[in-house]
Amino acid sequence: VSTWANVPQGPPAILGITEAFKADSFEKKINLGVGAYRDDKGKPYVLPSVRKAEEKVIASRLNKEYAGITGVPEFTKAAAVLAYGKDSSALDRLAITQSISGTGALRIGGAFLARFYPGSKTIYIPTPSWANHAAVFKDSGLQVEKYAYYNKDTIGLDFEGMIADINKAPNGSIFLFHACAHNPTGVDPTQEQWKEIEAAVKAKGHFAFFDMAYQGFASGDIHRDAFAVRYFVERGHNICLAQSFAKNMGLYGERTGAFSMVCADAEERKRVDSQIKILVRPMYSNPPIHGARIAAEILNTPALYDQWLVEVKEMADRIITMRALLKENLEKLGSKHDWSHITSQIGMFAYTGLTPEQMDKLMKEHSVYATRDGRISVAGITTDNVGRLAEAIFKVKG
Ligand SMILES: Cc1ncc(COP(=O)(O)O)c(CN[C@@H](CCC(=O)O)C(=O)O)c1O
Repeated sequence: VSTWANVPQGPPAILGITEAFKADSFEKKINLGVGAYRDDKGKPYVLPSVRKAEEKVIASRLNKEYAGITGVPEFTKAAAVLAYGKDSSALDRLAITQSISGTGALRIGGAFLARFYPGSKTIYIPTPSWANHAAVFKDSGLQVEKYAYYNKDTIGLDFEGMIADINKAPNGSIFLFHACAHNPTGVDPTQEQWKEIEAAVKAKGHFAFFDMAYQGFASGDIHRDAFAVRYFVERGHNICLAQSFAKNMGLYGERTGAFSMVCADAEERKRVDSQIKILVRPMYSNPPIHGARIAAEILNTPALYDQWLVEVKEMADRIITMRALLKENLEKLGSKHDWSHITSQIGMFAYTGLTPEQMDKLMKEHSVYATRDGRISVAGITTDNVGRLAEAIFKVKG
């Protein structure tokens, strides 16, 4: 019998939607599945600042030697400043390593917590959360629990439920928070609500793990999108943070990210840093250098940094415009539903509130592809397809 006779067939991953989309021959098909930015022609977008930075990197004819275990230092230093702010008290007590994008940062964090967290090796993630969070943390050796987050009646934040679950969890629990642009709902706490969340977390002695996969891409403002992260640090929480440059720099396939831990002081930072290296070495030894060099070039060259800020705001603004257009078109069609959540939500995704059956109909009858939870990637909407999308949604939901 074959060695792998006992390997079971697994369910399709999130990226399965794209396969179904590709197989559809209808020329006006619409892909709202994967969370990757598209321009108004529906094409992948390489930021001009990234192209420019890449040309500079190539022109400098650097060698291809291994990076250190924690990656390209010019990248990680600049990624820390981007996330925490240049005046943050965290910067001189921060253990930071480059990671295989956001997923890799979450995985290093999960592994570190599983090995060293003094409390229960359980992490609470929002309901719903990014489809991959539970698997990343389970495979890291943590037990995964959920906290209330989404209110399906209001298609908004279940703030009371979230606070109640923070208060209910055993003292010193690990909580995962999406720093901005919650995936899949697009629903974020307000800054006032973040302050109440912080107070509840502090009162319970919980540990905060932030996943910031969309800094700058959510509101178009890198400082605004980092509010929760910076507020928790200001309030004395020694958080850990996963950063991704997949979306805000469009470095998806370059796999550029960072994982950082705010430590008590420089001495603790040294100990933590040594253990992060011990974790990473047998995981993948050292990270890819090209994307990190591009990101470092942008973050460390004032003119490129300013150009990047403009471009990331343009991406955010296009998403915000598509949200408004979709809502407008639905209302023009005579839909009587309240679609205000489409424009009040933020970031790559809109949680439409459509049922799985309605999402199936969108796919089967209208060639509109998106995940069955009702999440649509707003980046897939264009001025050309927004009218047809609104008609399709109107037909399946009224
Ligand atoms: C909240 C969140 N954290 C981390 C990641 C991981 O991104 P990296 O590419 O590893 O930096 C994503 C990407 N989620 C998108 C992209 C496709 C995917 O990997 O699922 C999505 O949900 O469509 C995310 O939405």
